[in-house]
Amino acid sequence: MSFALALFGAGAVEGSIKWWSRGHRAHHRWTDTEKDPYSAHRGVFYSHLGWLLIKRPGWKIGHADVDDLNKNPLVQWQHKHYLILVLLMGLVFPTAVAGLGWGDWRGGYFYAAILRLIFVHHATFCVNSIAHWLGDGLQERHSVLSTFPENEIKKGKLQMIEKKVLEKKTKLQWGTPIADLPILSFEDFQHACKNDRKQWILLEGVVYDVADFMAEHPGGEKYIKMGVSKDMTSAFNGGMYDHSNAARNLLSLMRVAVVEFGGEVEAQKSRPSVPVYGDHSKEE
Ligand code: HEM
Repeated sequence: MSFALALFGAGAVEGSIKWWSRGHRAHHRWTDTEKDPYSAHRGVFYSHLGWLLIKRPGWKIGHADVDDLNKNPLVQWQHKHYLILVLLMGLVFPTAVAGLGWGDWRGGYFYAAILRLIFVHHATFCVNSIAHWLGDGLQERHSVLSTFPENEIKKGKLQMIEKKVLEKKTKLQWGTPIADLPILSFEDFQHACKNDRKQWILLEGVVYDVADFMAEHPGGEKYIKMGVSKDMTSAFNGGMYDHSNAARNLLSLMRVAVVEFGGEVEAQKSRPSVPVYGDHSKEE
């Protein structure tokens, strides 16, 4: 009897302080700071469900706004005197209830303080584990309340992955974006190669400077050399050799310009006066 009483008394006092501040925190944040129609219901629902089951709104993963806690005098007082409160409420108070109440100091200390602490902490961690384990299944059943958070949780996770990918992407070189390249006519391109000794190749409407790459070309230097000043689109895409994605990635670092009307043939087609190689339509 003495054990049960002490257990209940000490547990209730300690627990209610924590519960009040956590419940208040969850309720306050969900109703006041989230501007959506379900917030009031969810706020009450979750504040009652408690901090142990749901730590924070699903769509705010990674962000904990503790402004309200910083302004709450009771929470601040608790925070400031945390250690002494833990010792007082966790050990001294339960021991004193049993000791002063019916002279059972040892019983109070071992059962109401130590054993209770072990039990409460194990139960708390166990609830956390069970909540995580059951979380998904339970959510499916709470259709209105959980469909939205479930979707938002997935979005949040995806955004975290996106963020990491983006971080990695920015550390790599991707070459000048095509939209930022200067536009040349096909004649400008050829002129630059013949008169300015540029070692440029035209592929799919984009001009690539292959000067530094020639010697490293896995297919041999001579193939690239013979492509200078020419539109090598079909050779690159299977006419001579069907290049891999890796080859295309290499290309992006060599971009220097784009050619008006796309490529050699298209450029000539756009000006009918220039004969198009292989166009026999006027021969009949
Ligand atoms: C700047 C443009 C080019 C780049 C960046 C490039 C890059 C590469 C790369 C990385 C390979 C290794 C295989 C692969 O990853 O696909 C390769 C192979 C090859 N390339 Fe190119 N290439 C270019 C232009 C050309 C052109 C214009 C020709 C032909 C005229 C050509 C002919 C070949 C051939 C025949 C191979 C096969 C080599 C072998 O497996 O023995 N390449 N190229």
